Amino acid sequence: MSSLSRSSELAIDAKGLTKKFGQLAAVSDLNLQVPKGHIYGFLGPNGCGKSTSIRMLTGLLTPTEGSIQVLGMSIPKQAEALRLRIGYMTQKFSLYEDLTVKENLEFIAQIYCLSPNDSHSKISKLISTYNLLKQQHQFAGTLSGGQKQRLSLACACLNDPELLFLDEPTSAVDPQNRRDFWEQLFDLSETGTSILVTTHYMDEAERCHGLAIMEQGFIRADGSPNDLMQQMGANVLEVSHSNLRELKNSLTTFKEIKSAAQLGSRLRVLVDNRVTDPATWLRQTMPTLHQAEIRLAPPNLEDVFVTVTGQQPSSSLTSAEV
Ligand SMILES: Nc1ncnc2c1ncn2[C@@H]1O[C@H](COP(=O)(O)OP(=O)(O)OP(=O)(O)O)[C@@H](O)[C@H]1O
Repeated sequence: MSSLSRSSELAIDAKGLTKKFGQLAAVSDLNLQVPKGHIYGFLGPNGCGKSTSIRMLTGLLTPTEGSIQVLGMSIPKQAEALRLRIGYMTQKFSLYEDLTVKENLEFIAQIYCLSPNDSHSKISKLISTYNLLKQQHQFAGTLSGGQKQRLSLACACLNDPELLFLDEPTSAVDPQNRRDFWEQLFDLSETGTSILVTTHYMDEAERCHGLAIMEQGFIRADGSPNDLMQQMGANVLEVSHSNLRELKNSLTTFKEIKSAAQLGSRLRVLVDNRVTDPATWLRQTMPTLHQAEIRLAPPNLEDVFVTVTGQQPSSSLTSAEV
């Protein structure tokens, strides 16, 4: 495929993006290709550079180095024109708290210079799609977290964006709202909208078509969730034992063990995949495990995170119920 036709299939094509704030490199040499119609996730802990990356891609921040093409436009040079074709949902939801739900939408419609007819029909449709009919005359400042989130998404969709940037859209809402929100994202993706979403949650990342695991400004790994799990270079064992804390401490001294983390009454152990039969190897290496129950388990994204960053996820980076 020629590079021209390939680039026209990409919603985002960024190369070598770096952003420095004084001595701090918030983002370092980020390369990102997001195909049109995909939901792409940035997964990483607080401060790893997710929002800074989004702000560069939307043209709000000028990169220190690197080049950006978004929807075929050169950013930040063509940022003004890009704004009409994207939606951006910021972490703090950016609503006008003293305006009602409907007034918030009407105000954004005016910014996009929609005609009164167009504005009226789009707002009615969005209020219904995002289940805000009962709250349409309520001040945005009095809405619940989930209602604010739905209104923010509705606002971001008013101009029928080809590409949506969503910065931690689910951090303030409960599991049911998170689940419903992801259903809405899949509906948008189905109609061809490309989506870049940042998240702290492993299980949300697992729903993306593609994702990048970020740490300290770097992409440590990227690909589809399945590919990342298949290629992580470790096999996963779950071990049941009476003294898991002691076992964990002993196991992590072996170079073949990439990590050991307690999960209730089991220990989840990542063994370098150069070890051909990890369960037998473990029994032979640790005689106390001779009789223990050891089973091979399928990998998950948390395991990928551990193997690429060498760290257990922090409490802000968890598998929450979606
Ligand atoms: N305008 C700025 N001036 C100085 N430092 C900044 C600025 N914006 C971001 N940073 C720093 O850059 C780093 C990356 O911040 P960023 O907001 O991109 O992280 P993040 O991954 O989005 O974090 P969070 O999940 O907490 O939102 C942080 O150390 C932050 O303090």
